[in-house]
Formats: sequence, structure tokens, C-alpha cells
Amino acid sequence: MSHHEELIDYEEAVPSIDEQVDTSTTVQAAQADGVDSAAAGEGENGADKKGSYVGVHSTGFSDFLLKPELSRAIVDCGFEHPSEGTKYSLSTQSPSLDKTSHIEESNNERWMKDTRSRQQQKLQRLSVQQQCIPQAIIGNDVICQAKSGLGKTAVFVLATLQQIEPVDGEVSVVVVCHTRELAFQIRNEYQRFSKYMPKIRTEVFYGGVPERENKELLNNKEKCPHIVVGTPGRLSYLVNNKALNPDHVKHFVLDECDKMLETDMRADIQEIFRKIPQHKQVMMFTATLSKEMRSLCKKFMKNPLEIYVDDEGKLTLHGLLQHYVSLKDEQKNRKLNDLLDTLEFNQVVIFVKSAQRANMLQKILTACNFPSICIHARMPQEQRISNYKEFKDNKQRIMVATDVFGRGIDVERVNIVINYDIPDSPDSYLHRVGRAGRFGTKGLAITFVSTEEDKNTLESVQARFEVEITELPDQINVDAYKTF
Ligand SMILES: Nc1ncnc2c1ncn2[C@@H]1O[C@H](COP(=O)(O)OP(=O)(O)OP(=O)(O)O)[C@@H](O)[C@H]1O
Repeated sequence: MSHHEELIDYEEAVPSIDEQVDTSTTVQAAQADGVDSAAAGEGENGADKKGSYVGVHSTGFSDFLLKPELSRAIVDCGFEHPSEGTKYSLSTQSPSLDKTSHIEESNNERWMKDTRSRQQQKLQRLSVQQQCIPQAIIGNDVICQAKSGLGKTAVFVLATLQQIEPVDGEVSVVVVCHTRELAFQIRNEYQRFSKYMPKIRTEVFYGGVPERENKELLNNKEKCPHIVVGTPGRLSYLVNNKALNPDHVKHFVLDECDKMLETDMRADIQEIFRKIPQHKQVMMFTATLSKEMRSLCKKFMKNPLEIYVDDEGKLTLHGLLQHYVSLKDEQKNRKLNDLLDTLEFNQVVIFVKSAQRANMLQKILTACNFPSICIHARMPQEQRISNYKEFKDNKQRIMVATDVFGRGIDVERVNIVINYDIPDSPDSYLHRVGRAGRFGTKGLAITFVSTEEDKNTLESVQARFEVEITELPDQINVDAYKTF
């Protein structure tokens, strides 16, 4: 299993963390019906362009009153409006009221009702970025579940850059994620958005790189990063060895939090968390979050803003066509060749279930005149990052990958995902296909089904996410899956 390869360094021990009591108000936002299809651009006008999630703009980036240097970078990044297209409803556990008299009680109740109804109306128009950013920039804890490619990264990158007051020699932001490529990608996002903040330094730390290099950077006051992004094993090593001083950390972020907390990475996360001062902002993000995982996440937080997708059908990407092909394992190569010949792809990711199969398939494809690269946890770290960069920079169009590439990775031009081997769970399916059709663009996902078990997995995907995955037709209109 590929993600196990990634986890190979981690230990099983899972100590319990100190519970933080969740006290007064909890705002829960859950996706409600109605707007996804239209907002995702399934119409004449919205379908073709990136950012077609943007519809009616109740809030713009300027409303967040961000630092001018941050606002300039946002413009340079081409972000015109916070992501939109998701309708939220609000359910609150109201703060307790001091009911000293009957009159006060009814006044209070009326006030609460009015406030709640105003909030309700407002929230119904808000998106993930619109809702999270205002809370996150004032230091509130945030737990946010939102579908793939909606721009969760920008929430914590902007919120932490807005709040940071850099002091040389002090790390004040720690971001943890589950793979090295994702850590690298997040570091690059920080660099993009801190373009006009020359004093801010961001570094990325992960396994496969000599620890000495990380320590040298952290020990040097002029070079020590203010923002650290990394994977759990390496970060906990650096904290435990006193190379990374956690005493000044004020913001702690977990991206793909469910993945890290459900696996043995959790021990490392808890280790780091415990060493960071208690008074800190904690933010967590993912597209998939079970009810059990929500409560676990909340143990790390104080009164977080909670955004959940209660109806998992709403996690479906509506700009994405989804099909399957029934075939025998030995027919997969021929079929893949045909598909690559006939489909129009900007870039394509082909997922397989092991490093060995990734190497093998990449060689076959190259021999068949489909220049390609691959990525998996069993290749040298430098090669991994260099392959990621080549693909991200569109120097290669075909990537054969294991699940190390299945979550979080954002390559804008990917419009086709092929599951050469079916993923091991509906969650993995959702994350993998979410590599195409990002931020409201169009895409196509094709899954090869060769065993009874594969069929069952596909059925559970359809049942859980209320999506119809139909047999691949002989012809597909290119307009349906390619953004020109
Ligand atoms: N407001 C915006 N305007 C335009 N583009 C945006 C905006 N917000 C985010 N994006 C772009 O949308 C893409 C997807 O964003 P991001 O990678 O943060 O998604 P995500 O929600 O983290 O997805 P996943 O769950 O798959 O990790 C990125 O290329 C990002 O630059």
C-alpha cells in the first residue's frame, strides 16, 4: 500500500492528548442543497474558466482588511474573489444568557433570534474562504471540511501571514501535512503570498533530506524561518532534538488533518502539539472528515469555528465527469494506451497501487511513446521533488503516481485522472479524482474495474458521495472535460 510506504518511519504508539475543554459558542456550518451545479459552472457562461465557483460576491478580499502587502500579492496571484459556490446553513449552540428576569429573558431571546437569523442569511451566501478567513485572521481556531480544490490552503496561508510579527530566530507558525510534496507545495504558496513581505522566511522540512541541513538553518538567527512547513516525523524529530524551538509558536496548522490523525502520524502530531505553548491558534483542514474524527480534531482546539459537509453527496465535484471501464488486469495497458491516444488531456495523473507498479507502468508508457514520469515513496527524495516540479511546471504531461500524490496536490492543468488500480477506500477515491477539476474547472475521472472487490469499492463510492459513475461511452465530447 502506497501510503503505508510513506508512513514507514512512524511508530504505532498513540498517547492521549490533554483534552482542551470546548466551552461556549460553537458555530457549525454545513453545506446545504442547491447551488453547487450552477456555481460550479455547469452553464453556458461559467463552465470554462478557472474560478467558476465565483458567483455573486457578497464579500471580496478587500473586505478582509488585509495588510496592503498581502492584498498586492493576492492580486498578483490572480485571485479576484474569495472562492464561492457553496451554500452554508448555520446551527448554533447558543451562548448561555443571564436570565435574571422574565423581561430580560424575552428581550435576550428576541435578540438571539434576530442575530441568529441575520447570521443565517449571511452564512447562506458565504464560501469556505469567505467564512473562514475573517475568523482565522483574528486568531480563532478553525476546523474546516470543504470539497477538493476550493482553496483551503489560502485560508491558513493568508490568515497566518496577516497575523505574523516576525522576530529573527523565532518560529511562529508550524504547518504539518502528510507528504513531502504537499509540504513543498504549501511552502511555495507561502512564498507566493509573502512576496511583498521581505522579512518573512518560510522553510520546508521533511524526511529524506539530511537533518543537519535543517538544524543549521534553525540555529542561524539570520536564516531561521518564521514559518515552518513539514511532515510529522521530521518535525517531531527537530522539536525533540531541540533544533526547532517551539516556545514562540503561535499558530499550528494541520492540512489533511484526518489522514494524519487516523494513522500513526498522530503520535508525532501530538508530540509537537504538546510542546508548543498552550495559548496558540489551531487550524485544521480536509475534504473528508468523519464524525468520530471531528471530535478528535476538536480536542486540539478551543471554541473553533466548525465548517462541515454533513451531506457527503455535496463533496462531489460537479465539473468532473466520472466513468468506469470493466476489464481484466492484463487488458489495462492496451486500454490505457487507447485512452491516452483518443482523449484530449492537458495533463493526466494515472494512479496505481504500488511503487513497483508505478515504475513498471511508467516504463511501458515511455516505450509506447507516451513520455511520462512517476512518483512514489520508494524513490530518492530529490527525484520525488524534481518530478513533482516538472509536472507542476507542465514540463511533463503524464504522471504515474501512488497515493503519495492523491491528496492536496494542486496541478492546475490536470484535467484527467485515471485510476489504473482502484483506490482502497471511498475517501481515497474522492481525493484522487479531486486532482482534476480543481477550483470549478472541468475534468474527467476514469476508473478501471477488474475484480469483484473493485466493483464493490466503486459501489460504495457511488452510495456515499451520491455520484453516478457510469460506463465509459465510446465517445465523449471534449467540451465536457477540457477547459480551453
Ligand atoms: N480565491 C481564489 N481565486 C482563484 N483561485 C483560487 C482561489 N483560492 C484558491 N485558488 C486556487 O484554487 C486551487 C485549489 O486550491 P487548494 O489547493 O487550496 O484547494 P484545497 O481546498 O486545499 O483542495 P484539496 O482538498 O484537494 O487539497 C489552487 O490552484 C489555488 O491557487
